[in-house]
Amino acid sequence: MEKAVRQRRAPDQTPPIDPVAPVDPVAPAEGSSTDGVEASALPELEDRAWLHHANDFAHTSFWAVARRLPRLVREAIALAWATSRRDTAASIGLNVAAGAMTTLGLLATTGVLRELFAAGPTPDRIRGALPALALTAAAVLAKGGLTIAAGWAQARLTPQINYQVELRLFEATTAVDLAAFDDAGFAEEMDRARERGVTEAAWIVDHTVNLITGLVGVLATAAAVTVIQPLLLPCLLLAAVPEAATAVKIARRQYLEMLARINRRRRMSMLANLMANRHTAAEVRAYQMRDFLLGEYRRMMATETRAHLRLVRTQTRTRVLGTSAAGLATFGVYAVLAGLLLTGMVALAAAATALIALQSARSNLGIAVFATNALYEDALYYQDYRDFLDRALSRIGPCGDQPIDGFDAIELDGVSLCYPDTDSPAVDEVSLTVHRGQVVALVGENGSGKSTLAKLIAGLYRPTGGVIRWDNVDTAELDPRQTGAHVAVLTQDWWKFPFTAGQNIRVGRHNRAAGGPSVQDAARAAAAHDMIMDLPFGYDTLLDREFKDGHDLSGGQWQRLVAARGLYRDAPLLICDEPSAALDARAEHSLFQHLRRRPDRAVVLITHRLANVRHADQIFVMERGRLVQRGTHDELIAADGLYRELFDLQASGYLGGAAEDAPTPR
Ligand SMILES: Nc1ncnc2c1ncn2[C@@H]1O[C@H](COP(=O)(O)OP(=O)(O)OP(=O)(O)O)[C@@H](O)[C@H]1O
Repeated sequence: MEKAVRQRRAPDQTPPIDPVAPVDPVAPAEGSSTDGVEASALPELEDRAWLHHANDFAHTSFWAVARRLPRLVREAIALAWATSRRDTAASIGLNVAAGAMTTLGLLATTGVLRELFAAGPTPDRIRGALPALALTAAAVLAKGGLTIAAGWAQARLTPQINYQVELRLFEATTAVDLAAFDDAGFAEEMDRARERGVTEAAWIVDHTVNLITGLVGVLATAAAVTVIQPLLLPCLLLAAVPEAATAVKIARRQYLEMLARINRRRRMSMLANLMANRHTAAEVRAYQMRDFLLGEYRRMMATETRAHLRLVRTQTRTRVLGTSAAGLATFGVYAVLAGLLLTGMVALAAAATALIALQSARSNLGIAVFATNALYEDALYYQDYRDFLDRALSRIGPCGDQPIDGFDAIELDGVSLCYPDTDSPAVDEVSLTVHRGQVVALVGENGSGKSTLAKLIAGLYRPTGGVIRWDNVDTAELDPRQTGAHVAVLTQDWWKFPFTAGQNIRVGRHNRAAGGPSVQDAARAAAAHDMIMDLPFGYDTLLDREFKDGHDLSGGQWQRLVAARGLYRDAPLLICDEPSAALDARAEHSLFQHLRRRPDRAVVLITHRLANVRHADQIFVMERGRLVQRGTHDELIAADGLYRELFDLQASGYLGGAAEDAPTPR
């Protein structure tokens, strides 16, 4: 037999490796000026609305940032303190102690130099310097140990903060009302909080500790210099200014460049995802999108590379200028020092120590400046995270606490639901009652409001108008966790949970202590058992191809599993929204055998296959959000309305030759 798939490809069939004309990354983009390359070459990337605070930061001066430092530092320390008092105290305390060692080391160094520069025979001078030398060595050793310990405490803080902050985020996202996810503003804030807010929380603490470390270093050096000769202090600061200014400039430009690149990077990662993704691979091939995607990617890459090269150029220029200015400043300090030495105002040993202090002050000031810059930016994004938590709290509706143990009737009284940012209600003043022991069906054309109504009955949405009562009690007064425990929902838009087949069913009621059907029984009822047993590891097969030994199912097989999950939940109210859309005739038949009337359960069924609702106790017909008909199948057929029209239309498909006679849908 010919194995077409396994056949080696003939050389002339090999697709060209490089079908897209290469783009020279250094040449300016077509129709672009050097400064506005991105905007004109890639106009789709012009919308930067989502950058939010990045723009704030870009337009705030360094001094304005510095003025806000105390508040930022307070917030960061409060966050770290709430996460781990011990590690926070250690990070800050040990850094301060290390700073004290810097002062001690510098003072001891002066002692060493003073002895070495004194008059007398060399062996005597060395002997005289030994105690100060020992002290210097001890200070250096202690400083090294303290810095390592502080770094260790700081490194311990990061994962703990990440853990706390992420946990709080997901506690919030899983607690908010479902309706919050329909609000575009909420979804956008959630993305922002997830994307940057969470990671910035750890950075804000890290940068605060760095800032403190840098400032302590500067202060420690300044203290030592003041003790040696107060006149040297202004020289020290003056010499450090050009380097600090260069650091600010470079950091700021780097940030602005990052800002301009962010949309490109997102776009590139989106394209990369399309080109290297199992889920898109088939469509990319079917539509022969390879050349198009590679072309887009190259276009983006060329702009990206050009921008990067431009940044490297300007940064190098700034560095050259900064280094020259720093060199001049250092020369100035040397000149001042020479003057002080000549006039006898500073001893040679003190002058030599001042030079060492200069190096230390420079690097510490650099650390502090960089941390200040970064801290302000972190704080803006961290604020997003905090705002999101506040907003999430406001999206948890008031909950009743009245206990409930099941129901006999669920009554909807003039219930409406308007989705956010929509003009007309998806469900409009619907009144109906679902009795335990009954099977009721919701039918109607696409978009008529059936799924929305089902979600209202399930308690997933709160009505924006009207009341839902369980045995005459307003559900707003009931404990939602208790009502929720009585409901099972087979949604239309189920998700492929990346768990094993068994877990996929068991999550239907993961905390079940006893009672209810077993996982296998539920799977059998949904015609899923045999299919699961055929999987490589049966119920233990991981249903996610992204992992080793992971497996995937067909659409219909997934739907059987989803049905098994709903049946495993074994709730007194079972809501099935198109439970058999992807099922074959046998599986559908098997499932509907198990959705039949049971005295201890109410079933709400949504389906477009009207043959499946013939035996329902009540059928509710929806049109544009309103309930337009109700009754049994026979009553509705006799009534000659929308139901009859839809039913006849569908039935005509099964009756050969009758199709032409069928009524046209309204
Ligand atoms: N999350 C949402 N946000 C905004 N509008 C929505 C949302 N979900 C549904 N809608 C709108 O509400 C109306 C009713 O949708 P619903 O899903 O309830 O209809 P349906 O009768 O179940 O349709 P179908 O038969 O296609 O499943 C539609 O106009 C739809 O566009």
